Amino acid sequence: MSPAVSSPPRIIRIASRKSQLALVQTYWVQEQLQKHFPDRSFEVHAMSTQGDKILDVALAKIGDKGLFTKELELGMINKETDFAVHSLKDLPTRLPEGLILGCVTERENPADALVVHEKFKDKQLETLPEGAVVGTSSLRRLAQLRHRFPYLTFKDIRGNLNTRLAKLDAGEFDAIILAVAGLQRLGMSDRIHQVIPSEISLHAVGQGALGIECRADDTEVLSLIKVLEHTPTAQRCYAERAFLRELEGGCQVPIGVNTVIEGEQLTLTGVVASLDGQRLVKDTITGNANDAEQMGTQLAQKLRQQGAAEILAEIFAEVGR
Ligand SMILES: NCc1[nH]cc(CCC(=O)O)c1CC(=O)O
Repeated sequence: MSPAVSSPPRIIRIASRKSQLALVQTYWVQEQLQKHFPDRSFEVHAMSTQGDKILDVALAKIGDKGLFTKELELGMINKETDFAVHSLKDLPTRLPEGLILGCVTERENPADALVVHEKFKDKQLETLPEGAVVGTSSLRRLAQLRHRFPYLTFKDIRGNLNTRLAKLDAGEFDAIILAVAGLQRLGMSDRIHQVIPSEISLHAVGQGALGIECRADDTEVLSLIKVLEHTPTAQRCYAERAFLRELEGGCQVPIGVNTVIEGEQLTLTGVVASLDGQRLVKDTITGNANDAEQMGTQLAQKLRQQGAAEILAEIFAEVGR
């Protein structure tokens, strides 16, 4: 009698960007899944994305729709890979047909950090002198910080984390703004000079969390990655993403959020700011965490009525797309 032929379980192929931060995040996911499923095999497929190649153009000019995700998504659609690990904030709010956000992992501190040049090591954002040069490539950070500190000088900065820190240290900037989470994951928490409080600047949608994207019909992969889901983070991020989805018109926009979850109750704060920092529309909504997405949509509609619509129309006309 011949033994029953059972095919070995399929190898799960994980897509990742090649940047140092992306790989740290992807290897963490691989390690966690390997622990949960010791009999399965997970392999990492690292690839470059458009966003990794265009380093000399301001992000705001090219827009960021799928800049860091498109190549990874094509690989999944073509069945060359099975899921992709992203910094959730880089994942567009609308995904290609056939792909879904299958898992949101527990969030690190979602705030932004001030990193200063040595000569300003005794300063905070509030005490930087007039004309100090602050580097950021994000319209969201730019608009909110300009609103609060109109006397500072803001300059675009590109490149990966190490490149940006090198530019700061070389004296090209007096200070730069980076995500707390990225610095922590790369073991560079010692560079965090000040965690920027939400009263000064709201963070990006999805910041500090990982999003795992996969094919909508791949039930096997979906059930594997779900073990890494952190429900409170997922609820917060679903509210944040619905807020952004309702407001955005196709390019990078100065939109910030903050979310708090206490038991069943979710509080979402959102801001839309003009690029010159002159106008800032901000409001808060509270409700049941199970209604996260409706809350995001509702808050977006509220802000639109309060003037966000005009601000966004101006930006789309200016930046294009
Ligand atoms: N777009 C770049 C990017 N995407 C995710 C992070 C940091 C990690 C995170 O926010 O989850 C960063 C760097 C930064 O904003 O400083």
